[in-house]
Amino acid sequence: MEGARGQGLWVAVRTRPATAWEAKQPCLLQLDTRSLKYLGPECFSNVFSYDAIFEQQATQSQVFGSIQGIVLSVLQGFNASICAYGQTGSGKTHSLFGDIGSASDRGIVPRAMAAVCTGVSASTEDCKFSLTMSIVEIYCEKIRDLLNLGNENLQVQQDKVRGVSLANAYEASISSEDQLMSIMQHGLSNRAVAATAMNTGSSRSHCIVMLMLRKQFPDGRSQHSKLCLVDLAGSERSDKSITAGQTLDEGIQINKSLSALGNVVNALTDNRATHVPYRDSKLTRVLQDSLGGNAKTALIICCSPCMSNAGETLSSLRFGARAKGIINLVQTNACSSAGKDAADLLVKARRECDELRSQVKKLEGLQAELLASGSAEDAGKLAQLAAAKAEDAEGLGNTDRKCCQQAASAAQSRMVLLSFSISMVQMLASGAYVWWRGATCTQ
Ligand SMILES: Nc1ncnc2c1ncn2[C@@H]1O[C@H](COP(=O)(O)OP(=O)(O)OP(=O)(O)O)[C@@H](O)[C@H]1O
Repeated sequence: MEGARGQGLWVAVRTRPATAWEAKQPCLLQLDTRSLKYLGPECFSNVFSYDAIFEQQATQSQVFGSIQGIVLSVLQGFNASICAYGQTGSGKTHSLFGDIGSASDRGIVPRAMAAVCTGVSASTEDCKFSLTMSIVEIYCEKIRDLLNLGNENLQVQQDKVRGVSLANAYEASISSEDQLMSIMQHGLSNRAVAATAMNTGSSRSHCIVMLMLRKQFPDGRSQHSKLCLVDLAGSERSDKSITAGQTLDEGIQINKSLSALGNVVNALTDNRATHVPYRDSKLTRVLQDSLGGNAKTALIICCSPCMSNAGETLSSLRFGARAKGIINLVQTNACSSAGKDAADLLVKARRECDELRSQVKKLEGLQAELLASGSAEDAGKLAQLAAAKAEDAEGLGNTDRKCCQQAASAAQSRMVLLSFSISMVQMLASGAYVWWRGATCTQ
């Protein structure tokens, strides 16, 4: 791979403050700047090293400061990923999102978004930037679009230009930081959350916020890069979380996908492994660029500092230590030609058009049913909805046409340039031939 550089995952540990009840217990971890000593049972080799350690009082700004470089590398055309891992209630959601509306308590995601927006507006590069955002959650092995709740089972796809992406995921265009924050808040409000004994606001899904950046250069080429921010659901023991029914099923699915993640990390760090089981879960498919792929990746291991969580903390510390051994082949994403880019856009717009058409069909069917059952008011509302969807479809059709026209005119100017260069080369060649003939005849 040209220009690819092996780079290990950047792994940090963050401990959350102890609750009043936990504070009465003996301390579980003895922290240093880049290593920690685990003081609990069941561990013979009890010192772990990481790239950074954040103690209980560490601020959100300090945590973000340490990964800002990775975040900003998307502006240079790299893919970047930040993941938070840890048992339920260990501070993953706090670290990633925090209090979004507060300047001091907001977490990595809002800070990263703001930093990218600022970087785009301050850039002096001769190119046009466009930013889009998707927010999805992996809930019970289905990828749900949190910006378009009708999309309940998104499929993972992979191509050379965009790497891993989600087919048909809604991509909101971003024109300002404020707009970005309100779209993000809207998406997150749709996330599956439930109260368990371990955490009153426990996330029941893996949440992935993706910021896609496209740079369009004056010569028609473009470059895509992506920032992927992942709040993993926490591993949990059903006896401790005291879950039953739906929350218990969710817990089982969460543990299943986390164990698939563990298997991928093990395979990537085992020299004898011949196969990496990315396909065993949706989570590992989505994280393929981030683990063993071409992204710059940071992993934040969140843990409880208390003895009552010793087993879970030890397991998280071991996961982080193992993940530190993963080497990604980091490189900037290739630039695509104007034609290829337009073709990709066209395929995407067509797919969205098909999706909207099928939604319109469904709504029309419902409208007919309601009309037949006599609920005229509801039918009227549905008719309005169907008309709005049809308008959307029409809008996408126009985008479709526009993309084609842009691609055609770009291709035309390239043709003109090419034929001009060919005639120049022909002229030079015939001039050279005449000169050579003259020279050989006089000899
Ligand atoms: N560093 C921290 N400083 C202050 N409060 C924190 C910190 N980390 C976590 N908390 C608090 O601890 C509680 C649990 O944290 P959080 O919801 O982030 O856990 P989680 O790991 O995301 O859990 P789950 O996997 O169940 O969603 C929350 O009330 C959160 O505000």
